[in-house]
Amino acid sequence: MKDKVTIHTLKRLKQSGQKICMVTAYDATFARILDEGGADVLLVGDSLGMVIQGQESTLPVTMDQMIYHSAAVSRGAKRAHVVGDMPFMSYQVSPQEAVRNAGRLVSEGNVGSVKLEGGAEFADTVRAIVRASIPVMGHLGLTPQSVHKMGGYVVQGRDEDAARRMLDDALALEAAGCYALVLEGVPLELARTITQSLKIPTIGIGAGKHCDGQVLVCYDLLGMNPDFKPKFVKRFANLHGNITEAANTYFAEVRAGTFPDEDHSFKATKGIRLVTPTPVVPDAEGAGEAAEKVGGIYGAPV
Ligand SMILES: Nc1nc(=O)c2c([nH]1)NC[C@@H]1CN(c3ccc(C(=O)N[C@@H](CCC(=O)O)C(=O)O)cc3)CN21
Ligand SMILES: CC(C)C(=O)C(=O)O
Ligand SMILES: [Mg+2]
Repeated sequence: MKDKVTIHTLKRLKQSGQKICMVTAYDATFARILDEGGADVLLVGDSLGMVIQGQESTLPVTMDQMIYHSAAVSRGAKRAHVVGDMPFMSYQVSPQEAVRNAGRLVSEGNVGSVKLEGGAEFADTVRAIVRASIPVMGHLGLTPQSVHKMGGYVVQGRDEDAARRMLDDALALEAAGCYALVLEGVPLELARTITQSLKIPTIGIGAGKHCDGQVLVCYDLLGMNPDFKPKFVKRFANLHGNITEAANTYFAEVRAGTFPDEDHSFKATKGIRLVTPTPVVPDAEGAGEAAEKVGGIYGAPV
């Protein structure tokens, strides 16, 4: 096993000008593949509400669901640092509740840190979680848990006032103890300014090339959903096409009776004589007994 990535590794990557590679994962199989593929950070995103559950937003996702997926991803990740998203309403009510829930993600989900959405208004919450020795990643810009406040998934910080506020939020989160910051749906000029103003690394999604790292939803970069193509998504594969083709071939072979062939079937022990049981017409209640009287499907050894 290669050395595990920690929050200190990520800070060093920023200092040495090397990009941080982050991607979402929701299960152990994807986690293992993406970890071995070189991910520095695996994010168990609350985007799972949309890509796993088929919900229209991330808002219905619960703590128990985040823990379930985090535990699976953590088992698959050998080298990558695993971050768990704090779901909607798990940290907004009070810093106390936030600490309790962040603690559950660590102790039950086995994540190395947690991520929460919001700016200076969550500085106290970040401080409280960090005080409990749980590292916190911030998340600014297009924050999907605020979809109703934003009026949709709209790029944030486009005008000067909003940009200044976001920079202040970024500085407040750094001062509160965040070890890194996701910038989502932010003009690249603003992302550059924030990145240059912080000692902690920024990780962009729809925030341009100047961030210290990048993150994408794994299903997006793998091209699994032909109906979801916002501007920031690049498809590095066409798994939708590959899966469709594989499934179609499988179904065609099943229908043609060419799968399974001998290579994909088991043989009984040599010398076994197989007999087709005499059919018994079972009455409604006696069905179980009748089946027993027929005996096994194997005859006596020859
Ligand atoms: N599969 C997936 N990928 C994501 O990146 C993602 C999720 N799900 N679910 C949670 C949020 C929702 N996200 C979204 C969803 C839609 C747009 C979108 O339609 N964006 C417009 C920008 C509109 C503007 O100019 O303001 C676009 O065309 O990119 C952006 C982010 C990002 N997150
Ligand atoms: C897109 C990333 C940053 C995220 O928060 C998620 O996947 O939930
Ligand atoms: Mg999220």
